[in-house]
Amino acid sequence: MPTPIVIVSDALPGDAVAALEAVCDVRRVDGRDREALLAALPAADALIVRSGTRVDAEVLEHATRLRVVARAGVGLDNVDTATARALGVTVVNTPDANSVSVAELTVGLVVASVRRLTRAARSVGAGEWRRADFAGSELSGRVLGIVGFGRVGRQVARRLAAFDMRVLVHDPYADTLGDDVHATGLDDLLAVSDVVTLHLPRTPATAGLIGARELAIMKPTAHLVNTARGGIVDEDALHRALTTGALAGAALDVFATEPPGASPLLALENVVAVPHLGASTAEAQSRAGHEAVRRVLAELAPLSAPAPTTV
Ligand SMILES: NC(=O)C1=CN([C@@H]2O[C@H](COP(=O)(O)OP(=O)(O)OC[C@H]3O[C@@H](n4cnc5c(N)ncnc54)[C@H](O)[C@@H]3O)[C@@H](O)[C@H]2O)C=CC1
Ligand SMILES: O=C(O)CCC(=O)C(=O)O
Repeated sequence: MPTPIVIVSDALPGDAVAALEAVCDVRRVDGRDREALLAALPAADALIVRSGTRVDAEVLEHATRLRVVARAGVGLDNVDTATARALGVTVVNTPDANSVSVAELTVGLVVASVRRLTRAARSVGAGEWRRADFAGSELSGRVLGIVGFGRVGRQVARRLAAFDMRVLVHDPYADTLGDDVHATGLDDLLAVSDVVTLHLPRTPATAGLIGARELAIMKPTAHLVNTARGGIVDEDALHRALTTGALAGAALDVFATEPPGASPLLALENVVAVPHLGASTAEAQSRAGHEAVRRVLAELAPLSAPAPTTV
């Protein structure tokens, strides 16, 4: 029986890859090197990616033996799930692996934005001591608006409620909310929140959800945090809001294009930008890597199972 071939095209923890190597022929390819990826795919029974590999129709059509694409992580916006379905390729992800890490980063970004931490740190690093220039505001007693109340949104709510923030939520699909969390429409949430944080997927329906109109509704003293996906926020409109005093600050883990190149947002004093670090903890990567491997092996099991005996 042939050993299944698994392409790993983004970084996975070594012990998760070792577990896979024990039973599969594992081939590492850089998912950003399109040519190498396309060349490797015809032999593949499975493909494991994070967010660095774009699994579009061309990729799927090259992978004529492919049974499963595993996304070690949550967002499936880099996988053409409709084409996969049409070609009979199963797509799996690891929905619970990194929620806590993303929520913890979100709390860090909220604090960094309202307390101007990155600007203050840069200033001290440059030998300055400008205490009066970096006054911020407390979170206690302020309103937190969470857009998208799934796994990450709920973890963020628990953590920032402990800062004594009042929590509002907008999620048209969430059935249960919990105590001390109040549901509201998007415009109402934007109008009253001191911090708005996004925790919804990027889909055709949510692309550009936070545009010029929505930013204009927000308080000029408010901060916007995005650890969900670039493209949910209109970056040109955000730049305008931040440079005209319509919005106090923004903290961004994700960008419409990654890396964001020379995005003018990066040069703004009132922007805290980090390079898509939400899931970049040892714990989240280990959970996501092992869960992705477990799910791939479950999908490939029929390939390596002994042939049924006939009587
Ligand atoms: N920065 C990072 O490294 C990471 C980012 N993410 C992003 O965070 C997103 C959320 O992750 P999870 O909470 O695990 O997903 P989830 O699926 O548990 O929750 C998403 C929530 O968004 C809601 N939603 C969908 N459309 C909406 C809309 N138009 N308005 C308001 N709410 C809407 C859904 O009802 C759901 O409750 C992921 O889709 C992914 O893009 C996830 C993990 C790591
Ligand atoms: O896997 C990654 O590279 C980032 C994590 C992420 O964005 C996700 O899990 O949706």
